[in-house]
Amino acid sequence: MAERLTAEARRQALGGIPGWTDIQGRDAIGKTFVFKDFNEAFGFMTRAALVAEKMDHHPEWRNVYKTVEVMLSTHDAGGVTRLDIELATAMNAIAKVTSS
Ligand SMILES: C[C@H](O)[C@H](O)[C@H]1CNC2=NC(N)=NC(=O)C2=N1
Repeated sequence: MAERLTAEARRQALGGIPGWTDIQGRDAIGKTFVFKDFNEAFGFMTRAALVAEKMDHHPEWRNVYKTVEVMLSTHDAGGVTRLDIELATAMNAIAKVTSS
């Protein structure tokens, strides 16, 4: 099972994935993606869902029109692990994020 990242490892990892931040009041990371329209937002969710299923690591997320709010944590570990960082990195790539 994946281990929770140390505060330092987590800070460093977040530095490499633009737009992702700590969630207040919960051991999780999050990001709000805003797309051009619903079609782009749902296309992102579809592609991300396939990656998540392959990883057996699934996002908590919410879509309203062109906005997708994502929260990632590893429930089994009770916090943020490398799996969350991997999925966050994949989501940025899918959304073609190059900077925040
Ligand atoms: C049994 C199954 O592998 C686990 O419940 C997986 C499924 N997807 C998961 N997704 C996330 N985000 N965290 C988990 O701890 C988790 N655990």
